[in-house]
This record gives sequence, structure tokens and C-alpha cells, in this order.
Amino acid sequence: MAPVSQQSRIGVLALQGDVREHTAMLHRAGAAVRPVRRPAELAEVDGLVLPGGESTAMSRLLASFDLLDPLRDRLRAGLPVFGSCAGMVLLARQVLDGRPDQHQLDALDVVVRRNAFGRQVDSFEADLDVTGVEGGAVHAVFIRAPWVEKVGEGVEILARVGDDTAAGGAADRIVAVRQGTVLATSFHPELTGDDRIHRLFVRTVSDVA
Ligand SMILES: NC(=O)CC[C@H](N)C(=O)O
Repeated sequence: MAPVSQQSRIGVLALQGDVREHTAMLHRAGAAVRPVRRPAELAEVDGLVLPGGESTAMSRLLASFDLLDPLRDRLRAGLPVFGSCAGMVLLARQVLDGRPDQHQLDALDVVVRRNAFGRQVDSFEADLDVTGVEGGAVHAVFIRAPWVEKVGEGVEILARVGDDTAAGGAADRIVAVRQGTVLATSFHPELTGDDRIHRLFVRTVSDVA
């Protein structure tokens, strides 16, 4: 098999959010990386990352850059995608506390609660076991993070985090999921210098490319 770097062209949606950080991690994970801002750029990639940032802003920009329908079409056709935080919100079938004008990509059969862990000041870090990631816990950074409130049948839960502020006692919240070639995390693996989640995604892309 040819090295991953020659096989997989992975796009990073470059409209808003932490595009640079994802780009650096994908390079480290051995992928050829392209910024995606236009339909023609989207057409050329074998996988796509939707970065962390602000999902309402990103969804508006997707519409104004004429990317919404082409992206939905490619996702329906099986384009592998990884969304972190705001990216997870965009991929979800439904968002519980989304803005009424927020567009959903509906590529992941989950219901998410946006800003579920609270506001910017409630950002936190935690060490998580993530299914499919070997070599010990993943240090996860949560910034105004969503959690997954409900998963559909084909969705695999990869990680949970304890929420000790939950009403009625501590609860476990779902913070990483996979459905086929769609991967999503509530947290930001692009910010911690640990490229194992990006490697997992690059492997997924090269398996289907
Ligand atoms: N760090 C993030 O990506 C925050 C996501 C933000 N809460 C949103 O709804 O888009």
C-alpha cells in the first residue's frame, strides 16, 4: 500500500474556526491537506474536517459560499468527515438549543445539545478513554462544548465524560461518536498536540479512498 500522504487529500473547511490547528495535525498524521472554501475545492478532497469554532457562523458562511448543498451531496455519497465541537454540531441531525436559522448537515444520526457544558468560562479539560485510540487516555479540551444527547441505531459511542454538575447527581455525557465514516468529538484534539484522533480519521479516509 502506498504511504497515506500520497493517497489521501483531506480538506479542512476554511470559513471560520481553528483551521490552522487542524491543518497542522493532519500534516503530522501524514495527510495532504487542502483548505476548502469553494465547491470546486470540495470536489477534490477524499475527506473533510469541520473545525471547532462557532457553528451558527459556520453554517451561515456555508450557505453564502454556496457550499451547503454540494457538501450535503458529498456527505450523502459517503465522504468521510470529522467534526470537532462546532463541527459536531453542524453534522448532527438535530440541535436542541440551536439558532432557528442554523443549517444542519444531517450526516450524523444524533441529537446534540449545543453549549451543553456551559459558557466560555465553563471550559474544562479531562482525560478520556476513546474507543479505537490506543496508547492510553486522550487529554481532551472542552470549550463551550456540545454533548450528544441521543444517538441513532448506527452510531457508535467512542467516549464519555463525567458531568458532576448534572441535576440529580453526576452523569456521563457522550462526547465522541462514529457512524460509518463520520467521526465527531465534542472536544478539540487539534489543540493538544496529540495526533491520535487525526490519525484515526486519516486511516478512515485512506481505507475508503
Ligand atoms: N469550541 C467550539 O467549537 C464551540 C462550539 C459552539 N458552542 C457552537 O455552537 O458552535
